[in-house]
Amino acid sequence: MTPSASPATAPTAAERPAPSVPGVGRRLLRRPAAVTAIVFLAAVIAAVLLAPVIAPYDPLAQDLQNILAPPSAAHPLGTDTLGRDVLSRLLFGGRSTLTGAAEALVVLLLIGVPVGVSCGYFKGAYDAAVMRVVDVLQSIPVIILLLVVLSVFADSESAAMITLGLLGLPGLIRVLRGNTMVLRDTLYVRAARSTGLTELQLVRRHVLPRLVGPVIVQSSLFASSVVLAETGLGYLGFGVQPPAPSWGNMVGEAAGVIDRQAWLLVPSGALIALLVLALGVLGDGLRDASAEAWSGLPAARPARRRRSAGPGREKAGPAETRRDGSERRSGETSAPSERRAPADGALLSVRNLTVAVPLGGELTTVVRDIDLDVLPGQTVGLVGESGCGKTVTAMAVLGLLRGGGRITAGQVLFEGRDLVGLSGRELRAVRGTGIGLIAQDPIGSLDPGFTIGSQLAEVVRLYERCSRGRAKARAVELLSLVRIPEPAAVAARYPHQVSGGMAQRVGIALALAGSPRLLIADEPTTALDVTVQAEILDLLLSLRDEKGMALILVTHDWGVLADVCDEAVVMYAGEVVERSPVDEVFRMPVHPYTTALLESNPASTVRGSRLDAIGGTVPPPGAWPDGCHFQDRCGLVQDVCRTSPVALRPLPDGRSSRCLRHDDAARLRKVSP
Ligand SMILES: Nc1ncnc2c1ncn2[C@@H]1O[C@H](COP(=O)(O)OP(=O)(O)OP(=O)(O)O)[C@@H](O)[C@H]1O
Repeated sequence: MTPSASPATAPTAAERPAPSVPGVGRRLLRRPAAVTAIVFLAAVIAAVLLAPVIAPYDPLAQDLQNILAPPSAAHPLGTDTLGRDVLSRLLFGGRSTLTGAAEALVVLLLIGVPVGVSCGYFKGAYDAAVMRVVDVLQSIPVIILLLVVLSVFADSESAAMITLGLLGLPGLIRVLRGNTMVLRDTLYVRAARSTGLTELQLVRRHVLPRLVGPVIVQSSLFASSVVLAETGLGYLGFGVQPPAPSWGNMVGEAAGVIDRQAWLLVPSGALIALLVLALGVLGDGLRDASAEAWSGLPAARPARRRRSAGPGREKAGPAETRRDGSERRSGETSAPSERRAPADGALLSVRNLTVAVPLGGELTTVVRDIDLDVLPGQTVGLVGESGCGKTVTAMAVLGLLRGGGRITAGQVLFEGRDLVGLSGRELRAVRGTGIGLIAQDPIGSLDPGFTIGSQLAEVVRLYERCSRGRAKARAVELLSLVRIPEPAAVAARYPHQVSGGMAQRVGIALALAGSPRLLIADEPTTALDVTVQAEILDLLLSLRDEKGMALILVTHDWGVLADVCDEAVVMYAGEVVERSPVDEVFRMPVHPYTTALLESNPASTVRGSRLDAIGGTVPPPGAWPDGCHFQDRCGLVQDVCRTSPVALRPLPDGRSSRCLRHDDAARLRKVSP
């Protein structure tokens, strides 16, 4: 008699998503067992509701001349110990059982859904506190608590059912919490967050619909355990008291006369068994139908795995406050960087930006002392090997750091206003309209449960506060702006029904919906083939020119950088090591890392010759050496590079370098530019 359904049986939302995915209902109806269960449940509920109309007798009317009669034409299911019609008592008795199950379900869903979802979504101290309460709730013996409640509330069936609903909470909360944790980190939720949606809107629109499947499965399993619990209580003589009928007290009465009339146990016992079976079959069918519907769609892609920093991690120590109000960690070997004023007329000026993420329980610096400027209409490329901090830098600008990351020092000046320290509300007002984001994985960034048009219209309504009709029309306009043929037809499609290139155009349309002045594109073409890459870059450039936007492009690809960008910002192990106009970088790099990176560029290697890979690997955050981060892989290293941090210094020609021998860096080149 346990009211909680096991979490182990629940589907994971990221794997078996929502009934909003098209075809779940259709697929359910293709399963004969599920259809039989639905028909049976519907018939039982209808019969119980219509009991006053269809019951052949008054359920309390006695006929002492005709007790314990077997089935007959007058009494299709026989009579009981007082000659009452068993069929009529079953029909009326079902009312208390079904009402009880409904009461318990309402309590379960009203409390379980918001609590489970909020725990998984917001995590932290709130989640920890709730989970301790859930642990306590789960440890309470159900039957003992029920007996206490029934004795305190004078056999009140409702009190018992509310208690059952509360005791069922641990199962539902754990399932929804786990699923929500997975969903909140999916790429499409992160992408939607970058458009400026509030957390509540994100939950309502992108999380809750995908939890409908697990909630229905949990509810059906819970309902069957409540039916069993309710009848068990009736059997023990609690809850609805005779002469009023309930399925439980009918079973109890039949058990008392089993030696005289065994048949009496069959109608109530079989009905309860069939009801529980039908609820179980329906739950299984729903789970399988949604899993099958989902298997026809691309699965939600898990968040990109970050390289672990490994042992010997540099820990950021307690913070001390700098004179400018920013914090400095004692574990940081901070370079004595010169504080440069924002560039004249810059749209974005990032100054001395430092970001730390909690690793192994302590804040660890993952990028530091970042300086970059973006002028209106300019395209700046962030380039560097994997793990150098390009994405963290881009996300820090938007205030969208993951995994508890936070800005521990520096400024992000957008149109002269420092975004660091703004409230969530103020930042949301900047996202989408001031700064837009194009994510790396085009299909994964779109919610698979909604059509492309509805996702675009939602974002349009966020910015324009217009009618649904106007938002839909604007969504189609945006699709044609990004040169999608037949935009109205594409608006009606789901993300899995379009190609990667088309999905990326949709991603660009989403980013353009708020007409941002700055667009951040995090490796927007990595997932696409070469010809589509070229088309997308072309599109980005022409939109930049048409709209006068500035662009920050995160890329690994020197070819893309050369074709598209005005300025290159080269990053290595969490730091900017060179900032130069793109032509200058190719002509004469001013950091040995830039030189090494150019040498290892396949496009610049002579056909048939060996590709010059950079020896060694990028040191992970926490394992950065004292002094220059590039020292162990550098062909120009000297003793001083190993002992003192090197600052990013402006050079006379306006470029910047974090190398003491910047004049020699170009000499390391073997391949001519
Ligand atoms: N939330 C996080 N938790 C732990 N480490 C993180 C987190 N975010 C970033 N990092 C670490 O910070 C470093 C920089 O990561 P980032 O994603 O910015 O690199 P990247 O240059 O964009 O690499 P890629 O080109 O592979 O995306 C990496 O070592 C990464 O492991």
